[in-house]
This record gives sequence, structure tokens and C-alpha cells, in this order.
Amino acid sequence: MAGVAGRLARRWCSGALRSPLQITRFPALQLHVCGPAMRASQKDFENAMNQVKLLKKDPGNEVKLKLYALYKQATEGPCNVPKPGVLDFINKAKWDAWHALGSLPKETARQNYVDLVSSLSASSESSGQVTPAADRKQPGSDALVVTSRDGITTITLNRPDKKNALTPQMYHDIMLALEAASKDDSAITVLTGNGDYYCSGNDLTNFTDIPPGEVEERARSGAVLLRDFVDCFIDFPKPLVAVVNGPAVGISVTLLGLFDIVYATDRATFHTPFSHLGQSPEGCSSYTFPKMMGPSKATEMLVFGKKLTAREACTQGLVTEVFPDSTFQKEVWVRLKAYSKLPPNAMRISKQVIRNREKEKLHAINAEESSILQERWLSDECMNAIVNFLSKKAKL
Ligand SMILES: CCCC/C=C/CC(=O)SCCNC(=O)CCNC(=O)[C@H](O)C(C)(C)COP(=O)(O)OP(=O)(O)OC[C@H]1O[C@@H](n2cnc3c(N)ncnc32)[C@H](O)[C@@H]1OP(=O)(O)O
Repeated sequence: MAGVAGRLARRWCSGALRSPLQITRFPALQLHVCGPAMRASQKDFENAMNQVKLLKKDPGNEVKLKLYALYKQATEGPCNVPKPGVLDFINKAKWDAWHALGSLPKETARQNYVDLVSSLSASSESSGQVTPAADRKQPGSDALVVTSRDGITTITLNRPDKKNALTPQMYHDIMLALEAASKDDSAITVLTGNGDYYCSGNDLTNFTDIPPGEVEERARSGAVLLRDFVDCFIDFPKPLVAVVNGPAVGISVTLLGLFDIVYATDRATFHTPFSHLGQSPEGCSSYTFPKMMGPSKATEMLVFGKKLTAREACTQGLVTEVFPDSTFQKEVWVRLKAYSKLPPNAMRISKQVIRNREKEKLHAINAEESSILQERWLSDECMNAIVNFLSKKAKL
């Protein structure tokens, strides 16, 4: 097995090994523990498949083969494909692992799969920081990871190599994730980032490769997307929590005014460089920021692009509480797990009492900001700023 494992490891490292042994295809971390008497549901299984993307470290080839075998058994039943040739090392190792499960019932394989993932998760749970493998970074596929456990649905921005900049696909996927979270049985929904950044805002390459003659149409459809996206935050019915694990830029900052709680590491900064980019405020920040911090502090941020530390943001009311980076994940998740045990309907109704009377106003502000930004995107100031960023002349 060691020889096969070594070859598998090299293939994984070289990226040559794609599905189904690719780790993203596997399920994994089901983090709530099912006792022996419990049966893992299809939802538990799907959760585990999503959770595997958040494994902090490669579990090793032996474990991957076990996961593979259990996944195949759970979804297709006993091994029913011909044995690969002896020189086809990888497929033979996979086949051996699956075949070894014999006639294990699908339900048992599903439960074992969930249990295995649960045990893997125990060691990676403490920090909550994720270091995904290189083959898990394709935009549009794994750029967003959604998990549900302990009454909390967590939406994780997962493009750490691009500081979690938001692509159009991610805007759509976040909207879908919020829609699903609003209906699932979780009590609280969390948005967070993987890696050293929370989010660097809109992906500035969204403005590139626009064919001549389509610029205005792209600005128009961008404004529609922005408006729909922000509307989802305005309307979100359950307590919505931002776990700000690092610096935040642009729309990821402005949206915080629509969250119910914002927890930040002391390493986080908050930066809305709209004027530098030839752009204007969005995310209802033209209303929420002056309301929470007063007009002049809001102007410093939204007009002059002043970057706030986490503690300054907390003083201004944008952040609820700041935690030392070394204990951030642990402290925040302990707190959120405790909150998630409160009666969910009471929390939902209380949120609505607090927020509902502003909703209509927020929708109108969102519409206005989106329309102004649509014009801004067509301006020379905006074009020049983006060209500067892309040619690396300007760093914010
Ligand atoms: C349709 C809805 C529209 C909503 C509109 C929203 C408006 C906004 O959100 S405005 C804010 C836009 N964001 C920015 O202007 C941030 C730009 N990024 C930076 O200034 C810097 O990258 C950084 C300060 C965030 C980080 O600097 P650092 O030196 O630590 O790392 P980098 O080497 O610059 O970044 C690594 C890698 O990531 C790419 N990247 C980072 N942010 C973005 C981004 N917003 N868009 C596209 N790409 C981004 C950066 O280019 C690097 O890529 P390479 O490794 O390929 O060079």
C-alpha cells in the first residue's frame, strides 16, 4: 500500500488526479456527531461532502481511499465495475478500496462516511482557518463553501489566493446560499472568509474583457446584480452574523451595516476606497454609515477612503466586538454556538421587529445607489483606477 500511496500522493501533488479521488468530490466533515444508534440522513451526507472542502490539511491517501470507497458504496452500492489492470495503480487502489467493502449496505456506508468525516473534522475544528489544496480553487465551483451544523449555516468565501474578491458567480452563489439558509432549520447564518482576508470587495477583473459596444449593457447588468444582491441582505429573515477574519474592502465593508452582529479579529481593517476607484457607496452604506457613526465619520470612510482598524470600527458601531486574533475563531464560535441554541422563532421575530420598519427605505436606497454606481462604472475616473490596479501601478 505504501508504494501505491506514494504514487497517489505524487499524482495529487501534480494535480494529475482528478475526480473522483479529488478531495472536493468527497464529502466530508460532518461536524455534528451521530451516535451509533443514529442514521446519517442524506442531508448529513451532503453536509459532509461540503465540509470536506474545509479540511485544514490533506488527510492522507489511506483516508482518501476510505472516503472514496464509502462514497461510492453509499451512492452506487457494491463495487460493480471491472478490476483495472495491475499497472493502473491509482484506479486499482480505488477499486480495491471499494471492492473491500463487499455488500455493506448503502445506509451503513453513508453513516460510516459521515462518522469518518466527523472524526477528521475534530482535529481541524479549532482554528477554523482553511488551507485548501490548489485543485480546489477554481472560480465558480469552490469559491463559496456552505456548511450547516450546530444550528448555524456558514457561508465561507473561499478564494484566499485572490483575497476572496467577489466574482459574478460568487454574487449569484451567495444569493442562492442566503435563500437556502433562510429556509433551512438553522437558527443563525454566518458569512466569513477563508485565509488571511475576509474579502477584498468586488473582483476588479469583472471590469475587463468587455467587448466594445457592450460596456453600457455590462454596467446596466452589473447594477441589476448589485441591487438584487444587496436586496437579499436587506430581506434576510434570521440573525445574520459576519465573522470578519481579516481585512475587508469595498462592498464587504458596506454590507456590514445590514448584518445583525459583526465580530472581528483585531487584525481586520475596514476600507471603502470608492473615490480612489472613481466609484460611489453601495450596500446601503450611504444611509447606514451616517446613521451609525454620524455624517462626518461616514464621510471620512466613504468619501475619503479612510481605513479603520477593527477597534476604530468598533468605536464607530460598525463592529460589535473585537477579539485577539490568536483566540478569535475559538471565542467567536463558542459564542455563536450558544446563541444558536436560543429559540429560533423568537430570534427571527425579534430581528424583524428591529429591522422591518427600515426595509422599505433600505430597498429605495439600494436602488438609488445601484443606479448611481452604474453611471460611475462608465466614468473615466473609474476606468483609469481599474487599469491602474490591473497594471499594478496602484495598491490601495
Ligand atoms: C456587481 C457588484 C459590484 C459591487 C461593487 C463593489 C465595489 C467594491 O467592492 S470597491 C473595492 C474593490 N476592491 C479593491 O479595490 C481591492 C483591490 N485589491 C487591493 O488593493 C489589494 O489586492 C489588497 C490590498 C486587497 C491586498 O494586497 P496584497 O498586497 O496583500 O495582495 P495582492 O498581491 O494585491 O493580492 C493577491 C492577489 O489577489 C488579487 N486581488 C486582490 N483583490 C482583488 C480584487 N478586488 N479584484 C481582483 N483581484 C484582486 C491580486 O490581484 C493578486 O492577484 P495575483 O496574485 O494574480 O497578482
